Amino acid sequence: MADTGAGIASAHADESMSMGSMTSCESLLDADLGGASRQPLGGGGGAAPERVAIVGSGNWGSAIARIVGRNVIEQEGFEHQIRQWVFPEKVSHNGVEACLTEVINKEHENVKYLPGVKLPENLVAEGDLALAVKDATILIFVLPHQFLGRVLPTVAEALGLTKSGGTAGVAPGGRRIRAVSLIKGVDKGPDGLKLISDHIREGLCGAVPLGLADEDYASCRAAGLSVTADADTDTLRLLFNRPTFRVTVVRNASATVELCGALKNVVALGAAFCDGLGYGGNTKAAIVRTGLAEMQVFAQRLRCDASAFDATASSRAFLESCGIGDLMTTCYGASRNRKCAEMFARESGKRSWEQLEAEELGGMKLQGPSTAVEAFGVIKKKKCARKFPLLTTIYRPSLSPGGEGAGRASVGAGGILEPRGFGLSDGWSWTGTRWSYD
Ligand SMILES: NC(=O)C1=CN([C@@H]2O[C@H](COP(=O)(O)OP(=O)(O)OC[C@H]3O[C@@H](n4cnc5c(N)ncnc54)[C@H](O)[C@@H]3O)[C@@H](O)[C@H]2O)C=CC1
Ligand SMILES: O=C(CO)COP(=O)(O)O
Repeated sequence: MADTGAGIASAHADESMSMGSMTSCESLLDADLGGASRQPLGGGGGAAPERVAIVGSGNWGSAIARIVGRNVIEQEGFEHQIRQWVFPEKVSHNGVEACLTEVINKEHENVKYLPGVKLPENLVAEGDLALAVKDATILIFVLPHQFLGRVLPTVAEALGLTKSGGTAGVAPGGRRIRAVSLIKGVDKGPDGLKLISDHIREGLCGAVPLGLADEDYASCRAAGLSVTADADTDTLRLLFNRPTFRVTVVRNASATVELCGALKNVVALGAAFCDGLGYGGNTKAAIVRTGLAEMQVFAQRLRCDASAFDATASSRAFLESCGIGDLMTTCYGASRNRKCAEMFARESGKRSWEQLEAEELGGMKLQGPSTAVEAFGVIKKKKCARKFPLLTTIYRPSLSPGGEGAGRASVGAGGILEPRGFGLSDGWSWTGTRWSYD
């Protein structure tokens, strides 16, 4: 990971920086929360304090632990100790092999995923997932999306959330459980696509909806977290707001925010192919703007809950950190997807994505390639590849089974940079408030 990791660590360490860049992150709250979910957090009115558990401890997981760990102490309504589930693994620390969980608890630093940044001492790393989430009332999910399915059953069981009987999201004893997702990605579903938030909601038997915080960039000195919320925004602000990290609310666009976070990683692959192939800024800009447009079409047309679509809210989300902000930072910044995709193109696909991830990221994970495959699965199922020329041409030469070998070498010529790849042709047009298709 060396380069990317070190950059991320050192940059994020300085949280006292001014709020220069409100770029690159977003979050969202579910739009359909019931009144009960909108109640402010514990603390006021003698309610029991909320207990926060963080599920995940990579680069972003560590950065958010630092933010949340400080806030639970400074704000009312939270237990001061927070627990973080750390995937059990050994690390080399000061020349000695040690368990990462123990190193974090001793040094208050995640020496593997966010080295050089001190974590608050009220954060307790826990290698046992069930123990980490036990008695929690607020869960923050922040792990690579491919691992989510494996952890949810354990979390649900540890909290006593059962599939039958009881009230959705309420654990035995009446404890209300809520969740925030900082995960970027999409999953397969019966209709082609499943949002990660739906995955969590189902896995926890209806528990979820505190919100869906679709992230920030761990490398930002200052960043914003824009929240599409119809719910308990007070809680999100208390948990995540810092002088250098702001929560912005965008109501009624939760799926859009989530899809932005997932799809921008795919667009970043295309932008990085440009870098790797030595193309100039104009070409890269064309890819970025086409990518943004295709993200909009995808969110508006291929999402699961099209009936509930709010065009105005969705449009606004694209102008927030979750939209253009995150897209820019990933296409131009210290993104892992950008870094690996640039190498992929420069080396004409000599190393597979798996190799690049293993050899270049020091244990951190790539989300873009798997999301490209998942997004293309939906595009194919809906038979609309011609409406997504960029997403399709990013997928085909670099990730499709037939695209391997010769296709990899043709990332530039005949691949992503072929002229037909640009522009939203094929009947899509912008009416001023939404995309329409003739
Ligand atoms: N790093 C960033 O700037 C941002 C990341 N995100 C998103 O947050 C999520 C988590 O990303 P990061 O914290 O950056 O993770 P990361 O990529 O830095 O680290 C990988 C994590 O996966 C864990 N892991 C490895 N094998 C595992 C397994 N079999 N089961 C469970 N966990 C395993 C590792 O221990 C490590 O904690 C992703 O969806 C990412 O897209 C969102 C915003 C910003
Ligand atoms: O989601 C992210 C930034 O918003 C992280 O991007 P990378 O995984 O490409 O580093």
